Amino acid sequence: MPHAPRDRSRILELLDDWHRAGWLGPLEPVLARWLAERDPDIAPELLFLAAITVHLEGLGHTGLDVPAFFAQPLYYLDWPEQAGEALEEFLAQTGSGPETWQAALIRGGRMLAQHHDCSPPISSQRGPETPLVWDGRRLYLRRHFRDEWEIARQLQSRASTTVAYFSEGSATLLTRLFGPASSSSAGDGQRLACALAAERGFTLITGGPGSGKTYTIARLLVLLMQAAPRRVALAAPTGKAALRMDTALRQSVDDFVRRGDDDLADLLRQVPPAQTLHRLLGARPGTRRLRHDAHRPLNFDLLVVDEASMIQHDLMAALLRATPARSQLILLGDPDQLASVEAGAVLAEICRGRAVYSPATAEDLKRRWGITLATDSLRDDASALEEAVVRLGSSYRFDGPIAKLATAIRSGDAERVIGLLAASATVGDSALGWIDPRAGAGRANFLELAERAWRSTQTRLEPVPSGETEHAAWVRELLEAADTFRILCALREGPWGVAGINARMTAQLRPPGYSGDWYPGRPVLVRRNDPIAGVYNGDLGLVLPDTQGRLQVYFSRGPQLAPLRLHPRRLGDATSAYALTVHKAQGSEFQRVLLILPPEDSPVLSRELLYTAVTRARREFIAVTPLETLGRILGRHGRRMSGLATRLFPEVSGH
Ligand SMILES: Nc1ncnc2c1ncn2[C@@H]1O[C@H](COP(=O)(O)OP(=O)(O)OP(=O)(O)O)[C@@H](O)[C@H]1O
Repeated sequence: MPHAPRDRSRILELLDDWHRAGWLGPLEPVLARWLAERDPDIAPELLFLAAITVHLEGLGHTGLDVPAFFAQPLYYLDWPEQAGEALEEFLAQTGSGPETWQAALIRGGRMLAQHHDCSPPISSQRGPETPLVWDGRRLYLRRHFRDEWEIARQLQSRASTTVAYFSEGSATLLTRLFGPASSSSAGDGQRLACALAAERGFTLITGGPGSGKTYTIARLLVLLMQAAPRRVALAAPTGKAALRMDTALRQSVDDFVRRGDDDLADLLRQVPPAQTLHRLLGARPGTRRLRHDAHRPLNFDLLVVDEASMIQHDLMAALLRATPARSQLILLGDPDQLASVEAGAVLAEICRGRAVYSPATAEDLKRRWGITLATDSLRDDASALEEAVVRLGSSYRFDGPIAKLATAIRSGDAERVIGLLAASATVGDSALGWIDPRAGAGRANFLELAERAWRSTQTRLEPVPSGETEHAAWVRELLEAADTFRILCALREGPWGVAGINARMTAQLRPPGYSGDWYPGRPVLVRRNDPIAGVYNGDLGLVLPDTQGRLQVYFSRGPQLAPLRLHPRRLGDATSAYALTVHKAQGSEFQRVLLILPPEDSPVLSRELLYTAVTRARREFIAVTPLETLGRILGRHGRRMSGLATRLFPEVSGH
């Protein structure tokens, strides 16, 4: 153990030790050594801080907030007890408070650039680019700083840009879509979202599941398409989310037709199907490069992206770079859901502004759209970006026990969450269930339950229809059935993780006469982007025989298109998908969900994970977990360090 952080070689040794113990990854000591080699005068403290910054990046943080981190390092690191003790011992031995670390950062050196507050992005500065950036409070890896700066600049400028498409008939059409504004109906938030988004360069519409985000977008699209024809693109981070968006929009077309509003249905029919964000941006297999960027921008007037909570920091920056300033960008999402696996929680950061409007905006909404805002939401200093975030409150799809559970999780109310689950076990409430995996037959029980549920989705595997039309209908039916149930796991590896559960399901459910991975009825998860084949990382397919009896993988492509069919060889490293991680299930919904949490604590167990898992279920949710761990899980939430909210909302103190 070093006696002072001044000792560079001791710091490097310590990082090696911590890597060997499994507390740090391989990159942390490698980066520290690389920095030390390139700058012989580098402050030893900086080597330590750089290693911690890389480590925290792996946990989703886009920068190291130095004061916040040193106030409670173990809260952010979530290390095992022994590692925590070693860290505390190290910090105690160095005898230095946060000031010492800050002093090393202020002193800087050849590896560290200083960019305080609003200084311009590094690429526009003279001189070589440093790998690290210090903004007076946070230490960043350069690319995260640049992306953060870009996201903040772009969102602020887009939110203040007016795209003038308002037509005289727009207010009348808004009334036709939502009824008169004075009725103070539940759709008032949706009406406001449409009015605010109609002319703004950037809008974010947030709300929980079933709050009507897609319903609102369908009506906004009608409003905009009626004012002027425009090129529209719809996208979502996963293929499944894109499909759900299409299905919800199709529902709005049907609603219009049912009401006799054929002209509105026709306008909405002109909107092309949603695609994955990676496809839209032109992802290339095997590289992180995208075809569209600031030099080869997308060519749309309006871009709507659903499930935006899943968009990580660098992808959001790439999306903004590739979207021309004259285009309208609308994001939809639920900030309470899990952020992406990769670093960043952009959607949650954009939602940290106040729900306030300027008196000028209020006056404009009243005059042109007939919408009256509550006076307590008016502030003279409301920023354009604060006004660009619309929150939809009530849920139209979701009520009953699952909704109650989701609300209790979102507010971190452990007592209520435990109460709802515990009551379900005794009352036998069919929408909620709970199994203690440690109790006697607990494990056998939930595995049996999972097997039974999967078998029931696969009852029609035989006989395989030989006629083309019957076969096509059979494929659709089985794809739909396979989507009714899913096992979700918090972990990837181990007996409680996706790998263990999938192995077990395969052993139980593979039909006799088959060996290996390819057999009828196997649900599969695509692991890489293959734009030529038309499948993307996260897509879910089902293995079924074609009319000739050859095994193929079928993928649903929504109500309008026939399912996609691919030969198994084409998919390469696809895995079984009886069980998915909660992360992979984001953007999908199932009638029934069985969530498996490990009995031991793990840093991945968080309030957001639980909320995301519960809100995947439409009819039935069963949790496999010891109830007493739920309090700890709910207490772990929303702690991704980033400077984005501060940059986005400088007028709001306390970020
Ligand atoms: N104002 C409204 N009046 C009547 N029905 C509505 C209204 N808003 C939404 N709905 C209905 O509520 C259901 C959920 O709406 P929608 O799919 O738009 O929610 P969402 O927020 O996009 O949900 P998710 O995040 O789960 O995709 C749909 O059936 C929709 O038709």
